[in-house]
Amino acid sequence: MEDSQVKRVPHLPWMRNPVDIDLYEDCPLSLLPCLDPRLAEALQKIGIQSLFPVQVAVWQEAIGPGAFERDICVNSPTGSGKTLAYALPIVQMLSTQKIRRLRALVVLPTRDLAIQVKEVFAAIAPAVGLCVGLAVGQSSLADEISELIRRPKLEMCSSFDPDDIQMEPQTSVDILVATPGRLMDHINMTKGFSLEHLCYLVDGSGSSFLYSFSVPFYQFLYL
Ligand SMILES: Nc1ncnc2c1ncn2[C@@H]1O[C@H](COP(=O)(O)OP(=O)(O)OP(=O)(O)O)[C@@H](O)[C@H]1O
Repeated sequence: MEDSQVKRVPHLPWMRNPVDIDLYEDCPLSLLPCLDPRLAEALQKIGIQSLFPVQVAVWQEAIGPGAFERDICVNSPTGSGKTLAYALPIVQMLSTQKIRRLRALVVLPTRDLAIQVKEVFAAIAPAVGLCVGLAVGQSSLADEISELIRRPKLEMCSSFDPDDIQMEPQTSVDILVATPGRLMDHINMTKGFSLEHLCYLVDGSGSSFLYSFSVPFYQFLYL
């Protein structure tokens, strides 16, 4: 076949310069640049003293000068620690901005996987004041809505802080771990559920999710 007939596969610029994870080694938490001490403490509480190579590599791409200016695609063996590799930098990045809106969304193909990943976020996010939610099938939609959505406060607030006088329902979590079907239910039906403040999207569901869904996400990780 002639060159002109070969179908060219488009490559995004960030795919042209892959980072070889094999060049990285475990790194003790005390040597990890810029790690928030509250997160180091939370990690130690769950028995983590150092980061695995994939976690160090993603940390270096995500934190520091030029942090998160491009999408990151992580490809590493099962059990190598990918969950914490994206959870830790996302939590640290979100902790620097103090607004309670849904700013990170992790989409996973199964309920079990989503529960597992939510536990990883839940082990570190509260240490920096962030709230994590779960949206998965086979559970009550009403219960989920009451956990994910803050209702308007009707009583007068003594502080007169406009942020305290909330008129519309809003998401009450900073990070949401979801399966695609239940996520679409919330997008289509839950009053106050909004992705307009989203900064980080982790797609661990395979490419089908992103192709089926078009929102101006400006950053996402694709596992
Ligand atoms: N830095 C670390 N130190 C010690 N244990 C860790 C560390 N990071 C992750 N683990 C543990 O390693 C195991 C595998 O991690 P994880 O599930 O994130 O891997 P994964 O690459 O996402 O796997 P999969 O591809 O199957 O989803 C988990 O039990 C996790 O608690």
